[in-house]
Amino acid sequence: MSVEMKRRSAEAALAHVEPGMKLGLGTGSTADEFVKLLGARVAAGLDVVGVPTSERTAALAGSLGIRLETLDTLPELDLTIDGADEIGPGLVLVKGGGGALLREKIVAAASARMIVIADKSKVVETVGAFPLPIEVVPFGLGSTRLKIERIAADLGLAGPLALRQGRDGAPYLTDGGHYILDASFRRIPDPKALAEALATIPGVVEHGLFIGLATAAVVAGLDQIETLHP
Ligand SMILES: O=C(CO)[C@H](O)[C@H](O)COP(=O)(O)O
Repeated sequence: MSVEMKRRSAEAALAHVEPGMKLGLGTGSTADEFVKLLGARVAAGLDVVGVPTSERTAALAGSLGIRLETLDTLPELDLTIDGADEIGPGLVLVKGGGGALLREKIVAAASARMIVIADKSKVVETVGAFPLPIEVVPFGLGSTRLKIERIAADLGLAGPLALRQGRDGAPYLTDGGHYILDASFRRIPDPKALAEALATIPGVVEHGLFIGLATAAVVAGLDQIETLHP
């Protein structure tokens, strides 16, 4: 997606921000565009407070003068704006391409509303073409991976589970100090069943299926913006 399209969906989402709001700030290149636009509005006098979903977003938002808090001081938020890797029917999302899925899900769940910003290419009929990020505890990786393969097989899903690598070739570490397995299932016809099954595996911290969290998606096409609802 071009930066221009990212900016246009971010701009449309900015229209939902009101003075005094407590905002969840997403992670990724599209969320960055939103944070930059928000920073400009804050510099012009808008009074909002943000809870970032990653160290990366905290650094960007902080550098732009956006007042930041945590969910400890602000346990309930008005609105979260975040990107997505896939947007499926009912606004079921796949997230975590940027590795921030755990904090993103915690922040989205603490928010009264979540607006997804994306370009049209992220909208899919069936999620799963984008490898599903599954955040796991490093301890017991082999055992956790086997359990994921088995519950997936029970649901008719198969595909490689790739341990995400960092730039240095070592396993990628999330902000929480966990690993990510990227599961290439290609098609996930029943995301709810997979989400429920993954939640039963002790070594799985979270997964990138966001179900029932997004309240709207602002999707930028080449020359128009569309708002989708669950
Ligand atoms: O889930 C995410 C980060 O964990 C991002 O929202 C997702 O990867 C989309 O990123 P981008 O806007 O760069 O395409």
